[in-house]
Amino acid sequence: MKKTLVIKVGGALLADASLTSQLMDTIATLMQSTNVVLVHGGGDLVDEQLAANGYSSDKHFGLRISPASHMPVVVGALAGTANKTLQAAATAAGINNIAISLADANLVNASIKDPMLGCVGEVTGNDASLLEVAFNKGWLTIISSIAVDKSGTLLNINADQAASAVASLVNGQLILLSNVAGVLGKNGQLLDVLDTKLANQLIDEQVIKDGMLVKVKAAQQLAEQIGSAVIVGSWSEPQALLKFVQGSHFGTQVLGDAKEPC
Ligand SMILES: Nc1ncnc2c1ncn2[C@@H]1O[C@H](COP(=O)(O)OP(=O)(O)O)[C@@H](O)[C@H]1O
Ligand SMILES: CC(=O)N[C@@H](CCC(=O)OP(=O)(O)O)C(=O)O
Repeated sequence: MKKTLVIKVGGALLADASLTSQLMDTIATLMQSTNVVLVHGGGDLVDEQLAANGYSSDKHFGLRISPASHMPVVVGALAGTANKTLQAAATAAGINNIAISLADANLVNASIKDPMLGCVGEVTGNDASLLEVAFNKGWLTIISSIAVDKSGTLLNINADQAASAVASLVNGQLILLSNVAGVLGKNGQLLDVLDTKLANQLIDEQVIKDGMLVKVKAAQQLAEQIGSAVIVGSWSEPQALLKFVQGSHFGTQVLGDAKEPC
């Protein structure tokens, strides 16, 4: 059976057409031997488009507070511009694809996380059927982090949390690509491995914060659940992913809690 990779890209990548194109060429090569799902954010684009519409937004521990009045802009940026820009790049790289959101095909169950954050949700994997069709067809599925809850409310989901739920659904290897080489320690050094003890310490010391705090927590939760490491690495050299699947070290391996044998 083919291995499945769930690759998540952060928003800043989208501003760089050349890197996006290199990423898609790399994904095309990966798809010769593995199933691939691409989950994306677009935080920078959301910032830009909210500002262009006269809104300012705040984050609470890395999560964007999203009042209902902001949602048309947030949905447009993530499920619209970001999603379709990546779809265009995939198509240009010769990749057959579908570009959807978390709201499609019962992929996830979504609910409001904390009313104080507005229309921000949390998701758990639900139905992988559409992804399985895509794997069988050899399609890349590109997923934006907009979900809909049971009452039909559009929700803004942090894209690292979205990617973790999707990876759990398809039992895939999760790779979170960002604008840093991986998780950085106190002196700015790249950490090859981040276990729970070190993560807790660096979170307490606020060395891991903001967007990386959400990323590390989403990675830990999945690593814990599937019993293997989640990778946090850079999108600056997408070709490094080809070496990674052949066994080379890449970025930071985030581990879950080691279970005590019973
Ligand atoms: N310990 C850390 N190591 C690396 N980056 C960190 C750390 N703590 C905070 N950060 C910040 O987290 C950012 C990555 O998170 P985020 O901006 O949400 O990325 P993305 O849009 O790719 O999801 C980095 O650019 C950096 O500013
Ligand atoms: C609730 C929440 O924080 N949603 C994120 C969704 C996009 C995202 O996560 O984008 P990056 O991966 O580029 O950071 C936001 O509005 O920015």
